[in-house]
Amino acid sequence: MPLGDMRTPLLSNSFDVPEEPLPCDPGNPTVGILGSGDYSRSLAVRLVACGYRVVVGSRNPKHIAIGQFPDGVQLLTQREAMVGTEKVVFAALYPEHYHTLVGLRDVLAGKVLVDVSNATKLNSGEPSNAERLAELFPESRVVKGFNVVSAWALQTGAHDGSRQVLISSDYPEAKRTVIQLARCMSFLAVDMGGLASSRHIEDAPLRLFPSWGGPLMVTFLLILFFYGYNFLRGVLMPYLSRGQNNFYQLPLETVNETLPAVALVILALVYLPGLWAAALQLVRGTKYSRFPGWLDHWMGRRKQLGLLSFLCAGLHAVYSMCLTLRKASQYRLLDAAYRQVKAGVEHSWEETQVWRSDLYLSSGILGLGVLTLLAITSLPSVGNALSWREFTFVQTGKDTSRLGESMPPPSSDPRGHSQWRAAQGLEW
Ligand SMILES: NC(=O)C1=CN([C@@H]2O[C@H](COP(=O)(O)OP(=O)(O)OC[C@H]3O[C@@H](n4cnc5c(N)ncnc54)[C@H](OP(=O)(O)O)[C@@H]3O)[C@@H](O)[C@H]2O)C=CC1
Ligand SMILES: [Fe+3]
Repeated sequence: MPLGDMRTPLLSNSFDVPEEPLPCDPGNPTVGILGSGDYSRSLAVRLVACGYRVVVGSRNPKHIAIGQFPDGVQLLTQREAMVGTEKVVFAALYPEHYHTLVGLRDVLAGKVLVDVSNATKLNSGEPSNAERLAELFPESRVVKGFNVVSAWALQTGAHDGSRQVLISSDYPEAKRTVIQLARCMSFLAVDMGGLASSRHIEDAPLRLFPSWGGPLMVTFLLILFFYGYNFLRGVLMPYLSRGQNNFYQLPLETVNETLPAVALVILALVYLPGLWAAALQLVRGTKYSRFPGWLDHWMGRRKQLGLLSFLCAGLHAVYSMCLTLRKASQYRLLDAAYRQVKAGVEHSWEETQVWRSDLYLSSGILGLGVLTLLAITSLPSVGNALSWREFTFVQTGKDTSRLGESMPPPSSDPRGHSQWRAAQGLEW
């Protein structure tokens, strides 16, 4: 993924896919599926809906309940089904059962064998399921794909959830066939290269927010630091020096003082790497040299940092609005009113204070508004709806076309992109 670039697709080499599925040829070849479980059923439903004829190969075809598969799907023994399949076969069973299929080598020879299985362990370092399947069937053309799509998403026709399927194979022609099939099924096929990348593809569904770990850790440490500082300054020190009991402030006021500080520091962390990158380019006298890895990594986390800053700022706004609802505020107001009555002051209006608080609140609300705009446009689904010129204008305030600047280079090198973006501006 081009680091630091939220508008480029999640993965490289994505094929352009029209919104509507391509009209599938009614004379499509028959697709075979080995296994009659959940995934097999969902695949069959989707393939039939897309105009394909489907044969399912089961160990016990007679035991498959009526109505489990859509009308028109043939339920046969594994061998019969493979004989009836012209080109593409999905292996919809668990990898530990692949060895039971070796008897079908002769009928699978020359066919495209699609491995849809998932890994059970992340970064195991062992050969992928697809690589093991390719070893078992050297005469078949093994393609990895569809494992990132759940059986449920397959059945609902990719209208909900992710539409991306990652596909890899050492056989370009076989890969093209499966990519075309995925397109007919309304999925966004992404060519991930050779079968070696199937390890990465199998790991993909196991990853939990891979790009959020660093930004979340930074936010957590900042919260810890500022909360500790505010606790020392506003609660512990007054207690130790004057015996003043401010411990009631811990759940609300101290948190509310912590949040804006964290939000501002994180926001600075969003823009800082862009400045450093620009400075580095100036020092080097060229924008075509590579950034150090850590800077590239940091630039690639700007969106996450920006969204976390927005979260803290939003929470600060909500906390601030709730401050007056507290019992503590009500008691303080009553005390102030009582003191005022005792002092005989009728009118306590202080023009400077009134202006100060109104201006303060107004800037806070406007700041939050701008941050909201940045956060919303940084979301890929929203950003993709904007033209490049609109996106850059919202994020940087610069009109790129007026300045004679161009679109990002169509570079397959992720670093090339972040280089370019650093030179263009300071967006998330
Ligand atoms: N379910 C999901 O959402 C997803 C599943 N996948 C992958 O799809 C594959 C199938 O998953 P799923 O359909 O959910 O699993 P199921 O357990 O529902 O189905 C597995 C099928 O494998 C067949 N099979 C063939 N040989 C054997 C054997 N020796 N022992 C046991 N079963 C055998 C069986 O069909 P029969 O009895 O007819 O031979 C069985 O129905 C897995 O590799 C999984 O990782 C990937 C993404 C999502
Ligand atoms: Fe504030």
